Amino acid sequence: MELQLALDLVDIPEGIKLVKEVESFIDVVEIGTPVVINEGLRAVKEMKEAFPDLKVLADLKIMDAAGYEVMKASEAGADIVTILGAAEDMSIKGAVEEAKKQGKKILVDMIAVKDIAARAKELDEFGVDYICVHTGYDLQAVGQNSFEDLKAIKSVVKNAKTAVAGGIKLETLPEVIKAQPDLVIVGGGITGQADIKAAASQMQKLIKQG
Ligand SMILES: O=C(CO)[C@H](O)[C@H](O)COP(=O)(O)O
Repeated sequence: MELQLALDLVDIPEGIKLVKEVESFIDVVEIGTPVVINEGLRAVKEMKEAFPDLKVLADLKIMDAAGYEVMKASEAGADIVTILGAAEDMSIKGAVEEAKKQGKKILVDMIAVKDIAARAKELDEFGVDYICVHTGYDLQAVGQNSFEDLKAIKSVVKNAKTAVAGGIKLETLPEVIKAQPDLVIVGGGITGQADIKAAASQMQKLIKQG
Protein backbone atom coordinates (compact mmCIF):
# COMPACT_ATOMS: atom_id res chain seq x y z
CA MET A 1 0.00 0.00 0.00
CA GLU A 2 1.39 3.43 -0.98
CA LEU A 3 0.66 6.98 0.19
CA GLN A 4 0.04 9.82 -2.26
CA LEU A 5 0.09 13.44 -1.12
CA ALA A 6 -2.36 15.59 -3.10
CA LEU A 7 -1.37 19.24 -3.54
CA ASP A 8 -4.44 21.24 -4.52
CA LEU A 9 -4.35 24.68 -2.93
CA VAL A 10 -0.73 25.76 -3.36
CA ASP A 11 1.47 27.40 -5.96
CA ILE A 12 4.71 25.77 -7.15
CA PRO A 13 7.10 27.18 -4.50
CA GLU A 14 4.62 26.38 -1.70
CA GLY A 15 4.17 22.86 -3.08
CA ILE A 16 7.91 22.21 -3.23
CA LYS A 17 8.36 23.54 0.33
CA LEU A 18 5.61 21.28 1.57
CA VAL A 19 6.96 18.17 -0.14
CA LYS A 20 10.43 18.84 1.32
CA GLU A 21 8.88 18.42 4.78
CA VAL A 22 7.18 15.10 4.08
CA GLU A 23 9.29 13.63 1.30
CA SER A 24 10.38 10.60 3.32
CA PHE A 25 6.81 9.66 4.31
CA ILE A 26 5.17 9.62 0.87
CA ASP A 27 5.48 7.56 -2.31
CA VAL A 28 3.67 9.76 -4.83
CA VAL A 29 3.14 13.52 -5.05
CA GLU A 30 0.03 14.68 -6.88
CA ILE A 31 -0.08 17.93 -8.77
CA GLY A 32 -3.79 18.55 -8.19
CA THR A 33 -6.21 19.80 -10.81
CA PRO A 34 -6.39 23.36 -9.39
CA VAL A 35 -2.57 23.58 -9.45
CA VAL A 36 -2.46 22.45 -13.09
CA ILE A 37 -5.15 25.02 -13.93
CA ASN A 38 -3.23 27.79 -12.20
CA GLU A 39 0.33 26.87 -13.10
CA GLY A 40 0.12 24.54 -16.08
CA LEU A 41 2.28 21.45 -16.63
CA ARG A 42 5.26 23.54 -15.49
CA ALA A 43 4.18 22.48 -11.97
CA VAL A 44 4.67 18.81 -12.91
CA LYS A 45 8.05 19.57 -14.47
CA GLU A 46 9.36 21.58 -11.52
CA MET A 47 8.15 19.03 -8.96
CA LYS A 48 9.79 16.13 -10.83
CA GLU A 49 13.02 18.10 -11.13
CA ALA A 50 12.96 18.89 -7.40
CA PHE A 51 12.11 15.30 -6.36
CA PRO A 52 13.33 12.88 -9.04
CA ASP A 53 12.94 9.89 -6.69
CA LEU A 54 9.26 10.53 -5.98
CA LYS A 55 6.57 9.45 -8.41
CA VAL A 56 4.67 12.49 -9.71
CA LEU A 57 0.99 12.22 -10.62
CA ALA A 58 -0.58 14.83 -12.88
CA ASP A 59 -4.25 15.09 -11.92
CA LEU A 60 -5.47 16.28 -15.31
CA LYS A 61 -8.84 14.46 -14.99
CA ILE A 62 -8.76 14.00 -18.78
CA MET A 63 -12.12 13.79 -20.56
CA ASP A 64 -11.12 14.01 -24.25
CA ALA A 65 -8.06 14.18 -26.52
CA ALA A 66 -6.54 11.70 -24.12
CA GLY A 67 -3.55 10.50 -26.12
CA TYR A 68 -2.34 14.08 -26.67
CA GLU A 69 -2.82 15.13 -23.05
CA VAL A 70 -1.10 12.02 -21.70
CA MET A 71 1.79 12.72 -24.08
CA LYS A 72 2.15 16.33 -22.84
CA ALA A 73 1.97 15.35 -19.15
CA SER A 74 4.52 12.58 -19.77
CA GLU A 75 6.88 15.02 -21.49
CA ALA A 76 6.58 17.30 -18.43
CA GLY A 77 7.77 14.41 -16.25
CA ALA A 78 4.56 12.84 -14.90
CA ASP A 79 4.82 9.18 -13.93
CA ILE A 80 1.06 8.77 -13.57
CA VAL A 81 -1.70 10.70 -15.39
CA THR A 82 -5.40 10.74 -14.48
CA ILE A 83 -8.40 10.34 -16.76
CA LEU A 84 -12.07 10.30 -15.77
CA GLY A 85 -13.91 6.99 -15.70
CA ALA A 86 -16.86 8.82 -17.27
CA ALA A 87 -14.82 9.46 -20.45
CA GLU A 88 -15.57 7.57 -23.66
CA ASP A 89 -14.08 4.08 -23.94
CA MET A 90 -12.10 5.34 -26.94
CA SER A 91 -10.51 8.06 -24.81
CA ILE A 92 -9.57 5.60 -22.06
CA LYS A 93 -8.01 3.24 -24.64
CA GLY A 94 -6.13 6.19 -26.19
CA ALA A 95 -4.76 7.18 -22.80
CA VAL A 96 -3.61 3.62 -22.04
CA GLU A 97 -1.97 3.29 -25.46
CA GLU A 98 -0.05 6.57 -25.12
CA ALA A 99 0.98 5.86 -21.52
CA LYS A 100 2.37 2.48 -22.57
CA LYS A 101 4.33 4.17 -25.38
CA GLN A 102 5.75 6.70 -22.88
CA GLY A 103 6.41 4.12 -20.13
CA LYS A 104 3.88 5.86 -17.84
CA LYS A 105 0.79 4.80 -15.86
CA ILE A 106 -2.89 5.74 -16.09
CA LEU A 107 -5.08 6.26 -13.05
CA VAL A 108 -8.82 6.38 -13.70
CA ASP A 109 -10.78 8.67 -11.39
CA MET A 110 -14.29 7.28 -10.83
CA ILE A 111 -15.72 10.60 -9.61
CA ALA A 112 -19.40 10.94 -10.67
CA VAL A 113 -19.56 7.42 -12.16
CA LYS A 114 -22.93 5.96 -11.14
CA ASP A 115 -22.45 2.20 -11.62
CA ILE A 116 -18.99 1.95 -10.09
CA ALA A 117 -18.66 -1.85 -10.18
CA ALA A 118 -19.77 -2.27 -13.81
CA ARG A 119 -17.52 0.57 -15.06
CA ALA A 120 -14.55 -0.65 -13.00
CA LYS A 121 -14.87 -4.09 -14.61
CA GLU A 122 -14.79 -2.55 -18.10
CA LEU A 123 -11.87 -0.24 -17.29
CA ASP A 124 -9.91 -3.14 -15.86
CA GLU A 125 -10.29 -4.94 -19.18
CA PHE A 126 -8.93 -1.87 -21.04
CA GLY A 127 -5.63 -2.26 -19.19
CA VAL A 128 -5.63 0.85 -17.01
CA ASP A 129 -3.07 0.81 -14.19
CA TYR A 130 -5.14 2.19 -11.30
CA ILE A 131 -8.85 2.56 -10.64
CA CYS A 132 -9.56 5.21 -8.00
CA VAL A 133 -12.81 5.76 -6.14
CA HIS A 134 -13.12 9.42 -5.23
CA THR A 135 -15.50 11.54 -3.23
CA GLY A 136 -14.86 15.06 -4.51
CA TYR A 137 -15.03 18.19 -2.38
CA ASP A 138 -18.65 18.88 -3.31
CA LEU A 139 -19.89 15.52 -1.99
CA GLN A 140 -17.50 15.57 0.98
CA ALA A 141 -19.32 18.76 1.96
CA VAL A 142 -22.55 16.76 2.35
CA GLY A 143 -20.91 14.00 4.37
CA GLN A 144 -20.19 11.37 1.73
CA ASN A 145 -17.13 9.11 1.51
CA SER A 146 -15.82 6.35 -0.76
CA PHE A 147 -15.51 3.38 1.62
CA GLU A 148 -18.36 1.35 0.08
CA ASP A 149 -17.22 2.18 -3.48
CA LEU A 150 -13.74 0.92 -2.61
CA LYS A 151 -15.18 -2.42 -1.51
CA ALA A 152 -17.25 -2.53 -4.71
CA ILE A 153 -14.26 -2.09 -7.03
CA LYS A 154 -12.09 -4.45 -4.98
CA SER A 155 -14.65 -7.18 -5.66
CA VAL A 156 -14.51 -6.86 -9.47
CA VAL A 157 -11.04 -5.59 -10.41
CA LYS A 158 -8.59 -8.33 -11.41
CA ASN A 159 -5.57 -6.55 -12.91
CA ALA A 160 -5.54 -2.85 -12.06
CA LYS A 161 -4.39 -1.49 -8.72
CA THR A 162 -7.07 0.16 -6.60
CA ALA A 163 -6.91 3.64 -5.09
CA VAL A 164 -9.10 5.81 -2.88
CA ALA A 165 -9.32 9.58 -2.47
CA GLY A 166 -11.50 12.21 -0.91
CA GLY A 167 -11.40 13.63 2.59
CA ILE A 168 -9.27 10.90 4.17
CA LYS A 169 -8.00 11.93 7.60
CA LEU A 170 -5.86 10.19 10.22
CA GLU A 171 -9.04 9.18 12.09
CA THR A 172 -10.63 7.57 9.01
CA LEU A 173 -7.46 6.00 7.64
CA PRO A 174 -7.82 2.71 9.62
CA GLU A 175 -11.19 2.05 7.93
CA VAL A 176 -9.61 2.72 4.52
CA ILE A 177 -6.69 0.41 5.29
CA LYS A 178 -9.12 -2.39 6.23
CA ALA A 179 -10.31 -2.43 2.60
CA GLN A 180 -6.67 -2.80 1.41
CA PRO A 181 -6.38 -0.36 -1.52
CA ASP A 182 -3.01 -0.25 -3.28
CA LEU A 183 -2.86 3.55 -3.12
CA VAL A 184 -4.25 5.95 -0.49
CA ILE A 185 -4.56 9.57 -1.66
CA VAL A 186 -4.58 12.29 1.00
CA GLY A 187 -4.73 16.06 0.53
CA GLY A 188 -6.19 18.15 3.35
CA GLY A 189 -5.65 15.30 5.83
CA ILE A 190 -1.97 16.22 5.62
CA THR A 191 -1.72 19.73 4.13
CA GLY A 192 -4.48 21.14 6.35
CA GLN A 193 -2.93 19.95 9.62
CA ALA A 194 -0.99 22.15 12.03
CA ASP A 195 1.88 19.63 12.06
CA ILE A 196 2.19 18.42 8.47
CA LYS A 197 5.22 16.23 9.16
CA ALA A 198 3.55 14.44 12.08
CA ALA A 199 0.37 13.82 10.06
CA ALA A 200 2.29 12.34 7.11
CA SER A 201 4.52 10.28 9.37
CA GLN A 202 1.59 8.81 11.34
CA MET A 203 -0.26 8.02 8.13
CA GLN A 204 2.78 6.29 6.66
CA LYS A 205 3.18 4.27 9.87
CA LEU A 206 -0.45 3.03 9.75
CA ILE A 207 -0.14 2.23 6.04
CA LYS A 208 3.07 0.27 6.56
CA GLN A 209 1.43 -1.74 9.34
CA GLY A 210 -1.25 -2.48 6.73
O1 LIG B 1 -8.63 15.33 -6.64
C1 LIG B 1 -8.94 15.98 -5.65
C2 LIG B 1 -10.12 16.88 -5.69
O2 LIG B 1 -10.81 16.79 -6.90
C3 LIG B 1 -8.12 15.89 -4.41
O3 LIG B 1 -6.77 15.91 -4.75
C4 LIG B 1 -8.45 14.62 -3.64
O4 LIG B 1 -9.81 14.65 -3.26
C5 LIG B 1 -7.60 14.49 -2.37
O5 LIG B 1 -7.73 15.63 -1.56
P1 LIG B 1 -8.51 15.61 -0.16
O6 LIG B 1 -7.87 14.53 0.69
O7 LIG B 1 -8.26 17.00 0.41
O8 LIG B 1 -9.96 15.32 -0.44
